Amino acid sequence: MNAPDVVRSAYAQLAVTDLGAARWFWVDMLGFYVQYEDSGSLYLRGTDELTHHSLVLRKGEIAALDHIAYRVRTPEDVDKAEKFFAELGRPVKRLKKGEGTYGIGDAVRVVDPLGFPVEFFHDIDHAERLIQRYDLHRGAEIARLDHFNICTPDIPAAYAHYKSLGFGCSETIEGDEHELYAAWMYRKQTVHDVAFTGGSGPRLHHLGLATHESHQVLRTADLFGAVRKEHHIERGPGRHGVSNAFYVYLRDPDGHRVEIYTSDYYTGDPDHETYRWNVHDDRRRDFWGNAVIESWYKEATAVLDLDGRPQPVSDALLDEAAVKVGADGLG
Ligand SMILES: O=C1C=CC(S(=O)(=O)O)=CC1(O)O
Ligand SMILES: [Ca+2]
Ligand SMILES: [Fe+2]
Repeated sequence: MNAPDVVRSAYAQLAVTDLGAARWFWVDMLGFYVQYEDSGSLYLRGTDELTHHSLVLRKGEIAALDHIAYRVRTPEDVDKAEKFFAELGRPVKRLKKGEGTYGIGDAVRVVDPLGFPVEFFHDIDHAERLIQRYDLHRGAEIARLDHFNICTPDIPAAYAHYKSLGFGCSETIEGDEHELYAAWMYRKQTVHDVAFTGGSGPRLHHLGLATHESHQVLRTADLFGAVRKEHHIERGPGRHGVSNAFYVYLRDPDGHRVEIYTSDYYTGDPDHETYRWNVHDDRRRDFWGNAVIESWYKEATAVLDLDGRPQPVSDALLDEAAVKVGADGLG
């Protein structure tokens, strides 16, 4: 089938139960720039982002993922996306400018074969350049949205779906018989736009936000410690095996997980080869062999359908946490 030409992971829309608390976390602490706000929503972007937003926080009854969104190369690719998912028999909803998310033009929203609410758009309002407005760089100095990480019970099915959308695969975690535990897949020329964590799903595992340097990852942890909010730090700082990125994971007031992530690598050559980790290699998730805290494997955010109802989840086919690896048995 004729897949749309996806350029990159572009924005996520999260439902938060307390917009003021979310503003403290995502704006005051992480340093996102408020491009636009109304009584029920915040439209945020990082310092390097030249388009309207990469994160929308809207007031909601429950903490959930409203949708993730990929930018496509041309307006015609929005039509292609609609056709691609309609031919798969998936729910699709076309949204003209003004009918969907503020700042976004013509778009199509679908529930993909993995059960995730996904938008494909081309037109988005441009925004003034902040790259060298150092006077506005604050907190963790978030540069841009880098990736989505999604929980799904069938990693091979997730891999096949994103392969059919033209995504490359930079790295995997595999068992001794090459059973697939996790995969990192890309359209932009870095390690990933989307990654799959085995577990019940569809659920959102985390949003990955890029900073320019590792000192901003360390500063993020210091900022939360400084104001006695260290309980928001879930995992790290540390160095990943997969992606080689330096990282820290946080949970926002609603439990939405976010990763501050820097220094992965280029994947843009046409013959770029997948790097395969064995699930028994305890450097795979933390290169220094530090254990992965159980909540990181087990907890994730509910996702909504196109009518805003929480999607039912199904259980993992493969449970990496059950594989006895690393000092604490969790890898
Ligand atoms: O972005 C990522 C890169 C690497 C890892 S892992 O913990 O090294 O598997 C997790 C992650 O998907 O969040
Ligand atoms: Ca902690
Ligand atoms: Fe990540």
